[in-house]
Amino acid sequence: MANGEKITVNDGKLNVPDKPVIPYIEGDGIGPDIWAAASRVLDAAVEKAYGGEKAIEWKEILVGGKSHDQTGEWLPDESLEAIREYLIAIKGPLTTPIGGGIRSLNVALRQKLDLFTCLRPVRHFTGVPSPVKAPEDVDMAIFRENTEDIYAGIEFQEGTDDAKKVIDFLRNEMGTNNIRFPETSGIGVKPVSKEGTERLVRAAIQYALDEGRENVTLVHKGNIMKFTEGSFKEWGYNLAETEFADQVFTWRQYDEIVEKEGKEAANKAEDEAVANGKIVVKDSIADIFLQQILTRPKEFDVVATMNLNGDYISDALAAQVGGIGIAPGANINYETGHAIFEATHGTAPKYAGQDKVNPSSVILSGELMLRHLGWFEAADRVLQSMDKTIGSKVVTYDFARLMDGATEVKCSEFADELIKNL
Ligand SMILES: NC(=O)C1=CN([C@@H]2O[C@H](COP(=O)(O)OP(=O)(O)OC[C@H]3O[C@@H](n4cnc5c(N)ncnc54)[C@H](OP(=O)(O)O)[C@@H]3O)[C@@H](O)[C@H]2O)C=CC1
Ligand SMILES: O=C(O)CCC(=O)C(=O)O
Ligand SMILES: [Mg+2]
Repeated sequence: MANGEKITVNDGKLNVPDKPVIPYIEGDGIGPDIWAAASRVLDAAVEKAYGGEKAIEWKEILVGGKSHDQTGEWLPDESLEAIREYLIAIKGPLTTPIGGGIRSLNVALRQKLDLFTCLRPVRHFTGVPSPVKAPEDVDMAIFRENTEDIYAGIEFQEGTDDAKKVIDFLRNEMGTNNIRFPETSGIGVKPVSKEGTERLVRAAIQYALDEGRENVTLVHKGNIMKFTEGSFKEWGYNLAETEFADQVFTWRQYDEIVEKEGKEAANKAEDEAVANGKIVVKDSIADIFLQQILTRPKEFDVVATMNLNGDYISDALAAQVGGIGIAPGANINYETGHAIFEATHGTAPKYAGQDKVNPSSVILSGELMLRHLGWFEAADRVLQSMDKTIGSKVVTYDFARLMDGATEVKCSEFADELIKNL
């Protein structure tokens, strides 16, 4: 930590010193393997881009299994404080037991630091094997709400006094008469707020404007969950039409024109808006959306959605461009500047310690981080090297099993090859 300095934020703009201190969490399961590979590639890219003028001072912070072994705590306050202090961090995956045990540490980090956006860009790298015919048509950025929805963790286990109390309240005081098996139900609560929706949709539209994208799709299941997912859609449209009035055209406006002046007038208004560089804000119900990202992915650029939909959509879209081994992400609070970069996948326990899996997701999360810091030359080098390495068919097991003529290498060897090609 000898020369490192803190990244700071002023009016939402990051000030990044040449030697920023960046906390990292190694992660559980495959975490140590992929982090070792990724940090070497990121360091080499920075060195190559800036010839030693810039460098990252990595600072390890403990969360998860390693933390529990060493400190007895899963998520020490000290680690949270370090991220608060240094603003930007990167992490490997952390294990969450199913059923009982600790709740997700990944979700806890996002909630405690109020990292309200989970940004997951999904694009195809030439040569990456895919189950679809035209994976290159997929180029989307998912904005997944990260702090509410059923991830708030408000759940009451079947058979407990708490569950009984909530069920009695719903039946006796709220007039709910459609809990099919009241004696044996667990109960979950799904909070979705106006503020939470607005800040997420605002970030998604701003991203579309900044990145020159053509549309933002609000994905919801509002036909069934009217006052959570349905409200998400309405609040999203309201925000688009008020805060971005001159920059967007919405499908709700389209429908209003159809009602008053007919379809031809509405089509003309949309064509004019697009010709004038306006972004189209539309919506899609989650089930048909999952079909359309397969059948006509070209129609979707930026996707704004709630937490659970975003979780499912992330893995589904990752599959279309080669799988979860190459799916990066970032958890960001655009207001405070705090961000944690992380892969979309989990700890893949069956591969832990085998130096086998694909480190690309965490490397590309690092690439996103470099771009976020404004270190574009280093970020570009990572992307170019990824293209070149995969193009030469030197890949880890996950791609090798789907590619003809591939050379299968270990996780660490893939990193060596990337460094050679930087
Ligand atoms: N943000 C986070 O930290 C996340 C944590 N988790 C947690 O991770 C744990 C395991 O979850 P699980 O549902 O098994 O999902 P995982 O994402 O950990 O693994 C599922 C499968 O995805 C493939 N995979 C995952 N990572 C890679 C990689 N780097 N390279 C190549 N293939 C990969 C493997 O497929 P194959 O077997 O076909 O080779 C693996 O068996 C759970 O505790 C879960 O809660 C889950 C998601 C995110
Ligand atoms: O926290 C977990 O265990 C799962 C998280 C997850 O699936 C995700 O972030 O996409
Ligand atoms: Mg997930």
